[in-house]
Amino acid sequence: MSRPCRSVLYIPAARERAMEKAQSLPADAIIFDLEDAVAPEEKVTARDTLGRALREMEFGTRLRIVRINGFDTEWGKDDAAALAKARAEGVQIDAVLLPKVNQPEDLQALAEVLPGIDLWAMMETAAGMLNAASIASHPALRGMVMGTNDLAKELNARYRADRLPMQAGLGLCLLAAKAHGLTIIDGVYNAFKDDAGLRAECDQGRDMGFDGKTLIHPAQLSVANEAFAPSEAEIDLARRQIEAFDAVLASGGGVAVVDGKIVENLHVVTARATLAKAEAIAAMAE
Ligand SMILES: CC(C)(COP(=O)(O)OP(=O)(O)OC[C@H]1O[C@@H](n2cnc3c(N)ncnc32)[C@H](O)[C@@H]1OP(=O)(O)O)[C@@H](O)C(=O)NCCC(=O)NCCSC(=O)C[C@H](O)C(=O)O
Ligand SMILES: [Mg+2]
Repeated sequence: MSRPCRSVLYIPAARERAMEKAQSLPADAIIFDLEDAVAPEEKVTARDTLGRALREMEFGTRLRIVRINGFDTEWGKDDAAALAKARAEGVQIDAVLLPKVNQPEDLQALAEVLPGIDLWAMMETAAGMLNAASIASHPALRGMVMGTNDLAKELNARYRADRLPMQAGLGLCLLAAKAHGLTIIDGVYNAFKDDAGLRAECDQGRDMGFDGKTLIHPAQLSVANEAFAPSEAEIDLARRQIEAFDAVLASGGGVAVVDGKIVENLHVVTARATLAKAEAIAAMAE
């Protein structure tokens, strides 16, 4: 099972204080952002500030992902070169996130500058949605992140609580990610003081199969961590399904019934994954 990624917090790389704070925040992963959260006039100093933070700060088990600027901007190639240099010095960078990926060739261009590193792709353009399957098949790709703000902008879509305009894109990327065994993280919820709205959107994302949610503020962490973790009821059900199925198998049968619903081998696979995820989350908290 891939590591839990319930909460993936963006931190603008220009904000040293926010990066310091992240060392003790309960985020499963951090995206150190050199792209949209950094103003053009701050791009170069933000790259240096991030370099110092990655060298000097301690982020524990949190996955360290760096979002660089696109290669079609004046900063992208220098961002990638700075990361290549840091890695050569032994600095831990778990993945590089490329924005606005339209096609697998965009990832290939980055892979050639940073060979051997895990790549993640921002899925946030109409072309990216249509090419999701071929993007997902890039051999260095490990994760996809939905960029629902850019996607809404490109589609000229309205923001709606049910995210109806987003469903086609979310679904295409989910299918592509799952077909290739990638982690896939849902987009941000912009109203960072609205916990109830965030919870509803997390629940929708979890129902669809997303592994976690990208977040923009520390106050959103606990909501996402809870929504994307197996609940007590799910853990209890998983245990009972496994127990009932084992008993049926021992008596020569192949289908158990729990709470009035059938349990077959495929449900047991899901039940075991639920327990494994709960254990992985517990281990990270130790
Ligand atoms: C939204 C914010 C601008 C709010 O910032 P601020 O006014 O400073 O918030 P607070 O005063 O409430 O902050 C309280 C403390 O928390 C720290 N803090 C704030 N944000 C973060 C963070 N993201 N990570 C870590 N720590 C954070 C503050 O430093 C305060 O700490 P202390 O000093 O101890 O009191 C701000 O939250 C922010 O900038 N958020 C990130 C915005 C961002 O990254 N945007 C880009 C990603 S979204 C996107 O691009 C998605 C995608 O591409 C798409 O297209 O959809
Ligand atoms: Mg974006």
